[in-house]
Amino acid sequence: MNQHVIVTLTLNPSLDRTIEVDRLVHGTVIRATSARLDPGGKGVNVSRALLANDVPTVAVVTAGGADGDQLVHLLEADGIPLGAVRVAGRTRSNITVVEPDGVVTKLNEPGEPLSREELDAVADRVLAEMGSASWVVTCGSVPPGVPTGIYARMCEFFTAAGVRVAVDTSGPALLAAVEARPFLIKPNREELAEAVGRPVDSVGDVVEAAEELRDRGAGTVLASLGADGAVLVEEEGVTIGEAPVAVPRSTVGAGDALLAGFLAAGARGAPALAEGLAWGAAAVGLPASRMPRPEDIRRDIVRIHTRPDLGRSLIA
Ligand SMILES: Nc1ncnc2c1ncn2[C@@H]1O[C@H](COP(=O)(O)OP(=O)(O)O)[C@@H](O)[C@H]1O
Ligand SMILES: O=P(O)(O)OC[C@H]1O[C@](O)(COP(=O)(O)O)[C@@H](O)[C@@H]1O
Repeated sequence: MNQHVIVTLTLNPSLDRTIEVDRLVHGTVIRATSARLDPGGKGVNVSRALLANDVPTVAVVTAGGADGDQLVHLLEADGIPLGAVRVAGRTRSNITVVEPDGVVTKLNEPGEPLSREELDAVADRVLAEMGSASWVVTCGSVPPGVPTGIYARMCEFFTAAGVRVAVDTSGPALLAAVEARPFLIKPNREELAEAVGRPVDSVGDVVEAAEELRDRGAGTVLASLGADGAVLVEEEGVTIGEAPVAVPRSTVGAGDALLAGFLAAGARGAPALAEGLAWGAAAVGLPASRMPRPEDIRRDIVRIHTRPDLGRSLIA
């Protein structure tokens, strides 16, 4: 049995429309300098990054309406192995406006509700992949009306099936998922602060918050910190790293690329952190939510610290 497929689940995928402008001015008509349409959603991006680097993956997504048809068409055109579950609600569009300095303004639609039957169909589709799954990676926001414990339930079910579960979400869904003892969570700085209910302003704050979530059930915590890199907190200890990017092009999808690289390198220790940082930095140097290919990834820019300076402040 091939135990290497990383199955991603995106309950709330998106058509990611990215528009580049010289300057975003509130209340004006602006002529874009470029525009792109990419298949999106956090689990979709993880699968896109894995496939671009020849790591076996299957993307399980919901797809509804004409926009859902377009999402499926884009994913099939990219050759993404797909588990598309047809749903009644329309697949959403998320709009990203990017300015020349890399500043991103993002407008994410909430998405449409999913019925109990549709959620069961999604779980069945993931289950159909269990024979070859090494990971189930549940990512992104929970659609309106879906119980915030949905990722927790899936985590319990798939962990019991002998598969490692990674969760990248926010708010109440993240807190509920932590209680279900996921193998790995990937909060960003804001999600980490929200989860523990206090500011996270230094490396020490990140480690303390991550350890709190580990005490509450999370296994490994991969905390992403934007330009500050990422902190890995696991049973074996704490590792921090960064990969500077001189001119960020677009940060959309950077967290998904970090997670994909970390998983691709075995999801443990400094080597996996370094790989994730290299993929994350490569994604930031690409337009829109383009995921890095091997030729985009530079490992020489990665710096790893196994004795992190806990007092170091994070970039504001
Ligand atoms: N401005 C940047 N410069 C260099 N690397 C970056 C930058 N922004 C993001 N990254 C990389 O992408 C990863 C994910 O970014 P982050 O914004 O923390 O995640 P998310 O997209 O989930 O919010 C970071 O850990 C880092 O490796
Ligand atoms: O920038 P990140 O966190 O890596 O994720 C980018 C992806 O997340 C999205 O912003 C969706 O996020 P949500 O599911 O949290 O709304 C997509 O538009 C985009 O493809």
